[in-house]
Amino acid sequence: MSTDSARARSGSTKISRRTARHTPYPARRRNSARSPSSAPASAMDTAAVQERFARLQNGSDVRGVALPGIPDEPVTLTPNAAFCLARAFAESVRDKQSDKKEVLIAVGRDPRLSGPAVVDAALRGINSTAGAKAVDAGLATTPAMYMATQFEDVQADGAFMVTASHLPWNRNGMKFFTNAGGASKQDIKALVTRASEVANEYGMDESTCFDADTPLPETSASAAVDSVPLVKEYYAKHCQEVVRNAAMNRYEALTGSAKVPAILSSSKPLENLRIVVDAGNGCGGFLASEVLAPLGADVNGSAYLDPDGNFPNHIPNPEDETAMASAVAITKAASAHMGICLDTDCDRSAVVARSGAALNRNRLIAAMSALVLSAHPGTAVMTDSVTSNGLRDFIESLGGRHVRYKRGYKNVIDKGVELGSGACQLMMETSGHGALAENFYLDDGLFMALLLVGEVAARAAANPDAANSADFDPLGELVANLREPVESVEYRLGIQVEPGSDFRPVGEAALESFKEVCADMASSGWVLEDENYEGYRVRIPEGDDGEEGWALLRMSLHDPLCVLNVESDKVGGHETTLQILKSALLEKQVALDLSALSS
Ligand SMILES: O=P(O)(O)OC[C@H]1O[C@H](O)[C@H](O)[C@@H](O)[C@@H]1O
Repeated sequence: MSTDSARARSGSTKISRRTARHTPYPARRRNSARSPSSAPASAMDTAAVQERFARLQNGSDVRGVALPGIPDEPVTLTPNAAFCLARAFAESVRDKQSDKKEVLIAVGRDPRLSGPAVVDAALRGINSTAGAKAVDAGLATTPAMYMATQFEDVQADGAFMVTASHLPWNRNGMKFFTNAGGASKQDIKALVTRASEVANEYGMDESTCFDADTPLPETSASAAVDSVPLVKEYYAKHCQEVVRNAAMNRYEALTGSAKVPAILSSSKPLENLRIVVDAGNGCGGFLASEVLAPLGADVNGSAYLDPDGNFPNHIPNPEDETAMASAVAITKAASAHMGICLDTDCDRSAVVARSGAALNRNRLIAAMSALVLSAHPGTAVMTDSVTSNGLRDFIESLGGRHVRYKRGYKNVIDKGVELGSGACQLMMETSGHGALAENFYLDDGLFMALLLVGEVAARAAANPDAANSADFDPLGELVANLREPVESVEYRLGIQVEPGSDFRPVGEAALESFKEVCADMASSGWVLEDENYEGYRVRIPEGDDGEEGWALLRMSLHDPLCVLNVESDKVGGHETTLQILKSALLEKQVALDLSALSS
């Protein structure tokens, strides 16, 4: 399961130069009136521009509306804003690499319709930066953009992916990387602040910078843009290598034999396996055609492999029921050994077992825990806060330590890194985000899917006769001992505040009321968990045979609402919990919209 090959591969570079405009859209009129020497904007304008850039920050990345067309959703991520953000990023990379004459910044995108225009502006923003040069990676994936900083053939000093993940077609965003990893919240804060200064230096005010039709600044930078076939030439081969190594390592772990069968060391280690991919018309279609098929897998029956920014079939999102149902359906229809479901930019994934069981959420964490704990006995597994009790038991039964932290994939990864020197080898969210220490701690759902492909190949090689039978279900076997809740529900409850006022203190007060309700229920056996990193989680006894449910109330990371998760070991158990919570919270007059909790 090594990724050293990524660093080791070298040779003649495949970066090629083109001078055509990046975007097939009509040529944009240049604004020759503006340049960095234009008169700076007034203090009021500066503050307004600063505020608009600050609003583009979404935790550790940038997100906004990039296309008009949805009522009340004006464009906020304009080409000029993208120009300023890209330039700010290029400057920050350059300033950290003062020994270099020129830093290289790679830019990739997902297929959404605004992508070409945002990328065009971003490439120009980079090329307008003294000491920085842009390279266009075209359609890519988020993990591949990080790998652009690792591949010797590319050697990007920084990279970003223009994507809004699973969000609707009118949104777009940017996820930033250096070879040290993904940007942090603090990095993005500094970036949006610097972008507003760039706008000021170019004499842009709010009405020009955030107007989608205002032309980009005229710069002295050359319009020529280099391009690199990042995914096709480098990343796909890297992914093949990951599968190959995973299959060999797992074969050794499963059989105790270092002598791997010929098929695993051949050029087609996936020969005889049927593996289908549902890419939802996002960026992940290459996995079927450029990774799995060349390794010998039969990928017939895969669906929605062609990138299409209208996402005409379903949202590419393993958390979405329709997307998951689609992946299950194609897996069953093809009678495939496994199915893979990817989000738009491939940093989240889920898989489907041979039986048609969806391995997402807790099941995906369990499957990955089984692999990682086999290679790293005793390691900690860091997860978000909404994991099931059964998952903790599963991880502990394999000798691991489960740390239930909080939502937000970056929070989960950073906490795992914080445990220090490899103490935590796996960091995963139930959303399908996940990082492994061995993969640069990179948030990389596709990497997890590749390891699971390796698992299927290893088990098939270990038992070739069984592999032909319909009962051969290697991924199902991995999670066979996971105890699942009988019921699992999530409610998103709006925080009731006057428009424009701060919802946070009101949300915090609701959490405290929830804590009180749980304490009041102590006589019925409710026990608040000792460690709560966000909100409060309570254990709820449900029967004489040790059945136990739980409830968690926490604030949403992004929205003005509180999220209530309830799981139960009994049919109807969640309904009982909900009714107790609803009447107690109403009595305490919490400012939450509880109407969704009605039975
Ligand atoms: O707090 P919520 O509203 O449920 O959102 C939480 C989610 O927000 C984003 O989508 C992040 O990418 C996820 O990592 C996180 O889990």
